[in-house]
Amino acid sequence: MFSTTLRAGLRAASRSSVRTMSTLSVRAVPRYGAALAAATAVTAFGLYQGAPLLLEGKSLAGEKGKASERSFVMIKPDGVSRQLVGKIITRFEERGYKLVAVKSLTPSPALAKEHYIDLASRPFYKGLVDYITSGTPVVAMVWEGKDVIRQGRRIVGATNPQESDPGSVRGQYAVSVGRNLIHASDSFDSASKEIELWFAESELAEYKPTTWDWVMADN
Ligand SMILES: Nc1ncnc2c1ncn2[C@@H]1O[C@H](COP(=O)(O)OP(=O)(O)OP(=O)(O)O)[C@@H](O)[C@H]1O
Repeated sequence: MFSTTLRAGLRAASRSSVRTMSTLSVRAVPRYGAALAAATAVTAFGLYQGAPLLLEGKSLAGEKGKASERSFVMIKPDGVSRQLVGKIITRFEERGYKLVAVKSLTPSPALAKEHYIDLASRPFYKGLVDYITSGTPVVAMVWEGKDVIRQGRRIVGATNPQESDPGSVRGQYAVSVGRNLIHASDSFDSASKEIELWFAESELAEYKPTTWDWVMADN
């Protein structure tokens, strides 16, 4: 299971291979610093059960159902190698979502294994981890906006590209389930865990795009 200390350790393990395109947070002091410290202390006593951190009703995935909702999206090595990064980012940007973090890295085996831990018993698990850690980098991102978790999955398309909507990323660019280009969180709990696994809170930028109010308004 994901624990706070494990997540920090896995991020550190991959840090040496992180490239220089990370966004930088403008916050000098983490908003949840004290609470995170408390959560870490709880972990030390073995009381943390692996549930996403919910601080003041929020997690690193923002607020479910609100404009602050966040999803973890990763362009896999085939997407990078096929030079589809720009096209994929454009889809999220043009929909109106906000890029709050982005970095290119080759994940460590430990990070890849933890990310796909729910699939550990599946026959393709080892091949999946080997592929994600092969050396061609991934592009890890956090996107923010209303319903971004569910809409992100729609933009990405069904797991098997042969079943994906033709207008989705996988449906337009992929044909094989083992090379389906991209990952996106499939639930709020997954988004909370994955964002914390791949990013430090200090890497998540806070800003307001000029189009934000026009895109996110309800009236
Ligand atoms: N039968 C399979 N053979 C090979 N690889 C597979 C197979 N099923 C899934 N995978 C790989 O494992 C990944 C994770 O599978 P999962 O069932 O979680 O689907 P997903 O949530 O759509 O994918 P992802 O987690 O990458 O977004 C898939 O995206 C794919 O790369």
